[in-house]
Amino acid sequence: MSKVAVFGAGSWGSALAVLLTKAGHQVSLIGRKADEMAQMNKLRENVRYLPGVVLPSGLMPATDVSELNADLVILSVPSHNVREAARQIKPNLRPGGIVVNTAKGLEEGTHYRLSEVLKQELADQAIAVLSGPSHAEEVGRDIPTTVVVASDVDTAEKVQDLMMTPKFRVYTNPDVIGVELGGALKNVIALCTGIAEGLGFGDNTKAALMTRGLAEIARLGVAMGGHPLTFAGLSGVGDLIVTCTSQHSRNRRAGVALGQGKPLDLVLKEVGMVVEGVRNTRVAYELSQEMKISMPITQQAYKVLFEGTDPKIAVTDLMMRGKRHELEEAVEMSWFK
Ligand SMILES: NC(=O)C1=CN([C@@H]2O[C@H](COP(=O)(O)OP(=O)(O)OC[C@H]3O[C@@H](n4cnc5c(N)ncnc54)[C@H](O)[C@@H]3O)[C@@H](O)[C@H]2O)C=CC1
Ligand SMILES: O=C(CO)COP(=O)(O)O
Repeated sequence: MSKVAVFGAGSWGSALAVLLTKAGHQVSLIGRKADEMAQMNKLRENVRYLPGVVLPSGLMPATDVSELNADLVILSVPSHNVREAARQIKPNLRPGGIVVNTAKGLEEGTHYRLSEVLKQELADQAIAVLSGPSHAEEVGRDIPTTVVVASDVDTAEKVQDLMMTPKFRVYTNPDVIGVELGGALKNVIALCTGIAEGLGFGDNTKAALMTRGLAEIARLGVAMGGHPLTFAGLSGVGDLIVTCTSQHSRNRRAGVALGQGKPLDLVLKEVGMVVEGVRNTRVAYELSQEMKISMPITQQAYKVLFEGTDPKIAVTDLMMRGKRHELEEAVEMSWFK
């Protein structure tokens, strides 16, 4: 049995705390609001973020940061809170410990990957990244799930050993860049598939966005140093499929409401949990401009979200782009290497 601390008591942190408790570890789920954590302890349920999932008796809801002195620390806050959270947890971490980031995004303004942010803030910790197709609502209910953990081989294998269960299969991958970018950029495409659904389009449109979305995710990802084949793995196409199609996806749901014509601020309020795709669109768009990478879907998402472009016009613009060769383009970006 190891001591594990999960920092961030939203839907993903809660589901991972449930999973790790069932895996036989001593788990503290650390949230910032004392009243919410006390209620969670009393009801044995995270009513707001993970309703209907029983918190097993060994799981300890807490606010006490001394619980962060653990063998493994899982960081489960939205990407825009990762730097602040790293600063909060730093004084209580065990020297030489492992911190696993589970947020899927990039830092706004700096464009850093989140593992880069964590390395800057927590220099004496081994940093790993957990990603892949894994909705909290299903992990919390023991639905078979596969994920990938990216880090140096030793750290990734330690995390794999600690997290793997018969219901939660963990792969390792040394390509931290590819794994992180797949996880962050699929949120943009999930928003777009939601928008298409909200506009009343069908499965053909969704498949088009997913396939061409993956091409542009991989294009940016490879240019930033990711391995092309990582984008064909769990954190690439795997997470893209689940986020673009699942009833649970907040990004997809937000997209549907946008496609139906609701304003962004209302949509975000209605979803009530983090919709990473909004911030991720801005960062991905800025990166594509800076690095001169063609990302037409991301560009249209940016226009819809931040420049008031009508989503119908955005779709027409995508359909009317210049002609392309599918295979030549794929070979050019080393997809098949
Ligand atoms: N929900 C899911 O199924 C999955 C979510 N993720 C990723 O995990 C990250 C977190 O997502 P969710 O848990 O779903 O978000 P959420 O919106 O359900 O919860 C976020 C939680 O973080 C807490 N938080 C924010 N800043 C904090 C801070 N400085 N200190 C302590 N707590 C803080 C909030 O109070 C809230 O409880 C996102 O990047 C998301 O993309 C990844 C895989 C699955
Ligand atoms: O990353 C996720 C599933 O793998 C969660 O996606 P959403 O944030 O869209 O719910």
